[in-house]
Amino acid sequence: MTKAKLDTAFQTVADAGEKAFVPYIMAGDGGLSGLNERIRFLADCGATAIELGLPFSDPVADGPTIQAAGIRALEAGTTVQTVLDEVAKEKASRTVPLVIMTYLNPVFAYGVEAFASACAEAGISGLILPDLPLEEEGMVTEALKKQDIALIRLVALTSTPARIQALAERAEGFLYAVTVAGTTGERASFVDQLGTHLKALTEVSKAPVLAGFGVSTPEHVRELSQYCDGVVVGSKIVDALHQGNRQQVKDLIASRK
Ligand SMILES: O=P(O)(O)OC[C@@H](O)[C@@H](O)c1c[nH]c2ccccc12
Repeated sequence: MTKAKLDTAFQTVADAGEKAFVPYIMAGDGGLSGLNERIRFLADCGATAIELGLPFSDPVADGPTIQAAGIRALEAGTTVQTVLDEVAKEKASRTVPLVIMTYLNPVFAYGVEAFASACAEAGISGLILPDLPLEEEGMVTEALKKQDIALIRLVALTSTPARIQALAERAEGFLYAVTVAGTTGERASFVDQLGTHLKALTEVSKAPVLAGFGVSTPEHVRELSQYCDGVVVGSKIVDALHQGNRQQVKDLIASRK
């Protein structure tokens, strides 16, 4: 029921003729005790699934906003264990699927098998590891499969056609289409031809295609969603929650329809 929860959530959105919206938050930013409340808030706003970042000291793909949130979370004493324990508390009543995003190092430090089973215990449906290349994913696929957790793969703007094909065939949960060349963070605009690129991905992917990186306004959400199955929004959500601007979060998620 772990991975299936994610598939059902995307199917429900598609059946309603709507687009998916996956907000990213950094676990432990704003205090671990508030994490479940933030998850409930995002679910109430209409999030299709929630991407939960586990803070790591060397986050190579994170831009300034997410990095700062990670530092706040680490300074507050957030660890893999405390996050999974916290999230597990509301597992039974939670309807929105959760996806963990972190780097290889914390997973290895915890132990791949142990991490996968702790995620399953906590009710996690998927995992995003941006520093795990396709060629090396055998390190985790077995353990994730055993626990029925989806490995969510990323496609870069620079991925070759052969690589796109390989990623698309293996896609599970969703395929994360990175929309910029660079790190996470708000952007004013996107490259020309992004629509064509996203559309092509939806034609080959076995799972829904979500566009993420730089999506920061309702206009971006509507624009990019035309070409794929929905969007992931990180920095803008992290920033709005940090500022206590919940209305902005509501408006952003509402723009998915
Ligand atoms: O912050 P942005 O530009 O909205 O991008 C999403 C992003 O934050 C989230 O998905 C994410 C945070 N850290 C990452 C590292 C790699 C891939 C994705 C992520």
